[in-house]
Order: sequence, then structure tokens, then C-alpha cells
Amino acid sequence: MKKIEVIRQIHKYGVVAVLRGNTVEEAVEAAEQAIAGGIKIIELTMTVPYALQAIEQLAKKYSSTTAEADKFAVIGAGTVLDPETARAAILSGAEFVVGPCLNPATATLCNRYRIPVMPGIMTVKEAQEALELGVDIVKLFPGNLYSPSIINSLKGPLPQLNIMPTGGVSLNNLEDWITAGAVAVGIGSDLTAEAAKTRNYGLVAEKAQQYMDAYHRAIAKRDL
Ligand SMILES: O=C(O)C(=O)C[C@H](O)[C@H](O)COP(=O)(O)O
Repeated sequence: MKKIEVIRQIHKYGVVAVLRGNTVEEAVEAAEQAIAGGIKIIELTMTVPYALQAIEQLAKKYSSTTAEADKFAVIGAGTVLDPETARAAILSGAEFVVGPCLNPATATLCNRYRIPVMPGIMTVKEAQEALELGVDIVKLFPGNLYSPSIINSLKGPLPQLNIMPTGGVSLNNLEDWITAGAVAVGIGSDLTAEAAKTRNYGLVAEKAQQYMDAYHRAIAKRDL
């Protein structure tokens, strides 16, 4: 998928599942369930042991070029700290790259291969640097340190900034972030915590569906 199309999909589907796991099998299962529940954007973190295997398996199965039209999902890599990891993830099929912080060399590498990069930012200075590095969507991380009113504050001087809060996003605050102007949200632990505890990964699909429903309700409210 071309870079512009990946960015369009993130704007369209708005909910990014940030998936960690202790094994490839666990991470893949969580991703499959999230996709079954309707989430289309999957961020598989590089903290999973052998994470590249999980990226490869998922990318092969859900790529827009091979999956049936209604079954595709966009698979990306999360917790990417350096360009070496970004390149390896891209070679394994990652269609976007996310990091917890802004790493200019990673952004440059991603630009070289026309892969969207979404670095974590915490300050106006980092947001400006991200824009100058060609970043289309910044990840406001850790989002739980802020309230949704920060979006308005950041967009005062930087109205061109597309913001994806991540960290602490839940069904209780998703609507607040979206109506405040977030273009997407990243959801990690809340999506998988219960499933990991009970070993019942079907719960991820249920949660995913609740998140997509909440997102659509929030969008409808915002666009009124
Ligand atoms: O390392 C990264 O790149 C991250 O994305 C950090 C966190 O895993 C997410 O921010 C999820 O946070 P929770 O939804 O609060 O679990």
C-alpha cells in the first residue's frame, strides 16, 4: 500500500491496536482477534520476542494486495527506537512505523522508503521537529499525562499537526480525545489485559468491537 493510502486508512479507521505479547503466537492471536473485532490498524511492538516473525505472518495474511477486500488490515511496527529496527520491520512487511519518541534517523529512514512514521512527542518543540522531518501523524505519548485539551493547545501554533494520543486511552476517554480533535488513538493494555490474564483471546475481539463502536459514535458526534 502506498504511504498516502496507509495514512488515509489510519485517518479513516482511527483506532490503532498496540499489541505486545510474550510470544509470537500470543501477539499474532491478539492481532487476529483485534482484526476479527473490526480494528483495521495493527501496531505490533518490537518488544515481542521474534517480533519480526509476527509482523511477517500478519502482513502476509492481511496485506491489501493478498487479503480479500473486507479482510485486509494495515500491519505496522511499534516501539521502534532506531533506523536499524525500522528497516528490518519494513523488510518483514510493516507498512508503518511507530516509536515512543522522536528519533530523526528513524524518520529519515522511513522517508527514504516512503513508509509513514509516527514518533512519540511530548512537547511543542518535538512536534515542530517532527513536522520538519516530514511526519504526517505524531503520537502524543504518554497520552495519560495530558488531558484532551492539549490538542487544542498544540493546534493553536501548529494547526497542521495530526495527533494520535497513545497511553492510557480507554473506553472511558476515547470520545473525549476524538471530539477534542485527535485523528486517531492508540490502544494497548486495555485491549488485551483481560484476555492475557484469562488466556481467553476471544475477549480481544469483543473489546475491539466496543472500541470501534465508540470511535464511530465519537466521530458522529464530532462531525455534527
Ligand atoms: O512503545 C510504544 O511505542 C508504545 O506505544 C507505548 C505503549 O505501549 C502504548 O502507549 C500503549 O499504552 P497503553 O494503552 O496505556 O497500554
